[in-house]
Amino acid sequence: MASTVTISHNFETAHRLPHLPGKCVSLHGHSWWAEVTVTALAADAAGMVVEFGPFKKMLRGWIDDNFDHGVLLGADDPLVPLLRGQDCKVYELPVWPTVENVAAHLAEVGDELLATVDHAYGARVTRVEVRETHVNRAGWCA
Ligand SMILES: Nc1nc2c(c(=O)[nH]1)N=C([C@H](O)[C@H](O)COP(=O)(O)OP(=O)(O)OP(=O)(O)O)CN2
Repeated sequence: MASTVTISHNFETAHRLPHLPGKCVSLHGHSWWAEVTVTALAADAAGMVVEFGPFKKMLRGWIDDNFDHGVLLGADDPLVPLLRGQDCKVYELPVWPTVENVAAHLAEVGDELLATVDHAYGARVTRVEVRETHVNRAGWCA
């Protein structure tokens, strides 16, 4: 038995997959949607896996600061320095920014944020689902 809490957020972000021959080589934008699930073996004495408000504020803040209205690129992408030179907001992933890799990255970020929140003792991110369109979604699970 375990208890879960799920927080959702949207972000408007461009990306490209230069390693994938075809249309995804072009820089293109999506209206992304992320759902992050946190699990604990049991709710704490306050009855919570993690308090919604503070965790939601942190997670949404991180997504807005790093992804929203920005460009998500792989670290080897030659567009990184070019776009930064044009004052574009660029977030560099160590891997190509597929939906799967964005989900896995948000799992790491979520765990780092959880470490700083009250009422999250023993809670971990166990599932992240990310949609780049209404019909394309990918997930990460522990
Ligand atoms: N497993 C994955 N496959 C693909 C990813 C991905 O992240 N993981 N990404 C892409 C492209 O980024 C592209 O944006 C989506 O491609 P696709 O669905 O083929 O294109 P459309 O959205 O135009 O498709 P519709 O026919 O309009 O639904 C490719 N594959």
